[in-house]
Amino acid sequence: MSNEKKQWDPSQLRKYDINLEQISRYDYNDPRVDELMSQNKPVIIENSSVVASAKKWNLDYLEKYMGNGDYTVFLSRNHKFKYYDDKKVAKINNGDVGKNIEFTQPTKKVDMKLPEFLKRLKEWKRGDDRLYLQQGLNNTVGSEIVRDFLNFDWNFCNSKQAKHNWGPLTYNLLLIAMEGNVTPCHYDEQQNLFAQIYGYKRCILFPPSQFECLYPYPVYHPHDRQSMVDFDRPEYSKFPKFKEAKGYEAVVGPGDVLYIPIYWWHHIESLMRGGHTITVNFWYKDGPSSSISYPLRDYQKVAIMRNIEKMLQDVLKDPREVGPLLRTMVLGRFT
Ligand SMILES: O=C(O)C(=O)C[C@H](CCCc1ccccc1)C(=O)O
Ligand SMILES: [Zn+2]
Repeated sequence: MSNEKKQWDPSQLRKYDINLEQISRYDYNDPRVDELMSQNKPVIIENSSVVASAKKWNLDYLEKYMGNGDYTVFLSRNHKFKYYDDKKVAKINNGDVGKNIEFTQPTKKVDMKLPEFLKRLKEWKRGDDRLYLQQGLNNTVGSEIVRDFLNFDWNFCNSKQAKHNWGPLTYNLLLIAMEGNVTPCHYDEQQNLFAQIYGYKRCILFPPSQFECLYPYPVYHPHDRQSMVDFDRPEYSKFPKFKEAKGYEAVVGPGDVLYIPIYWWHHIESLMRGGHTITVNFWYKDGPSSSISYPLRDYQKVAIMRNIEKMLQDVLKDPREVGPLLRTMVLGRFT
């Protein structure tokens, strides 16, 4: 029994009816970390110094040193912050994808100065919009934050990038969430070192092979890459295979780095009654796949399905014709 005080309690986790297994945790120099990463499997990397220079980051420090730039903040009427692609919203609004498709944005995206964000966080009360700051770290931040950023353990990150043949680093997203905020289940087309800095987040991951259980929105949809299943109220009649989903979960705290492999589904929640959370992620493009080897990996099949959907959408224009055409092509012929 570890003698340090328990940092969180299971009652702070939202209850879902999902079969879950724990994600392994290893010290940063344990060889099993690279073993799992090379198999594109998730792992929690403990005691690394990836974001050790940000250990001192708290809201006061950030307010003092984050500079006077505008930050992207999402507002939500509920605890869920479902991501949507602005470009795809525009395509729907200018009728590019058929006539009567309308989309209502589930969250509002606003620009906010950090002091205003922190003020609204502190004064938040039930019934108010929830807030979630999600901002790529850039050169508008103050020099102290730049120094902390430059003092991230880039040797560690670069060594993982090289060893696992990842492409270039594209983004470091700074995430400041309210307690209880949820980013619903989705996948990204990037490798991800998810570095937890302050507070605790519960992460539920599913492998790309569970595509059939998680029912992603069509690729043309603004919620492309997100699951259509509402984990709070799953509609099993519409999404029967969700019952068969088998996930992997972990609660990450300060200093933990979760490797979220490319194309792996992930649902992320800031623990209820756990205070605000601060995370910095490291998104890397996938590396140049040297040569196609068989059998194809599950994530490669997801990429193939995405390409087929895009092509059909381009030629058919109306998304309502894609389903019928695919059914005509498959039913009775490829079953
Ligand atoms: O690091 C990741 O990949 C996460 O999903 C972290 C997640 C917020 C990400 C929001 C988002 C989702 C899709 C596209 C762009 C931005 C969280 O921690 O709440
Ligand atoms: Zn993500």
